[in-house]
Amino acid sequence: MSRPEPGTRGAGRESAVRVEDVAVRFRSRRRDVTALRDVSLDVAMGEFVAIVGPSGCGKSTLLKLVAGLLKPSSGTVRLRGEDVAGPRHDIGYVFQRAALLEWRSARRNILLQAEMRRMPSGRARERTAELIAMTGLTGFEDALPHELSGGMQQRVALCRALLHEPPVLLMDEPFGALDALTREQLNIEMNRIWRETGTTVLLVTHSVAEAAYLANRVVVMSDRPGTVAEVIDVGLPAERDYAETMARPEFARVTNRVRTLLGAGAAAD
Ligand SMILES: Nc1ncnc2c1ncn2[C@@H]1O[C@H](COP(=O)(O)OP(=O)(O)OP(=O)(O)O)[C@@H](O)[C@H]1O
Repeated sequence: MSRPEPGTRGAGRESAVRVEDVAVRFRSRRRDVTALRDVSLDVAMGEFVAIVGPSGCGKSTLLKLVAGLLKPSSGTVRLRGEDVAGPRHDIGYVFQRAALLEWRSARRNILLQAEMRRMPSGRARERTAELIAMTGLTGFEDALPHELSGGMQQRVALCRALLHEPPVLLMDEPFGALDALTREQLNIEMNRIWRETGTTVLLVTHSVAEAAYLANRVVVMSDRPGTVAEVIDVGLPAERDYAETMARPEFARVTNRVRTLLGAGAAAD
């Protein structure tokens, strides 16, 4: 089946996520923090958007708004055309730490998602098998988390987040704790998984190269209170060979621009 190029489907650009004029203020007795101000962002269905910015500029806060785990102090957040009024079930969330249950096998950690959502067990098992194959975990279905490498644990977390086929996947520094080679491998796999599932992805990362390799657009945020400094179109085809992409002038243009915006030395790589 031919699928439209991810991130380019539909001339009308059906919106997956729309954030308008959002501000988030955290107030406590000890201090008030404005985490985000004047943030607007429109993400199309099937698009891959990476978010980069200095530590503490509100990247995780932005993902939590989209997930409905946090309410904006002002402004609106819409997911697939609906106002986000509480925790949303039509998203997947992957964090820096895989947070797997130590006593459950890889397969049963993935199936946890199905149990929480009361998915029909036949469909859940079928989908788990597909995801295990897609992420290269075949042969490790029955392994416990401590028997898996960090990269494998993160693959399990990714399968768990994708089990219910969420139209929107939120990823908060998912590869930040991995060694450079494993991270590269997972970046390559992530590009393929995004193309195969057609899901919309919002990825928070400190890696400029990861952002430019994976995304259709890179959102660069300014220091706190975080706002959108610039949105950069990556302008590369969806299918990306790793080494070839790194050597392309478009890749250098994007990474140089991000680094300039973040300031010398601000980026991890
Ligand atoms: N629940 C909270 N209560 C009070 N302040 C908070 C809360 N959550 C976040 N903050 C503050 O909001 C700001 C933005 O935090 P956030 O975690 O979104 O930043 P970030 O860009 O994801 O940071 P990093 O890159 O270091 O992970 C920070 O100053 C943080 O201390």
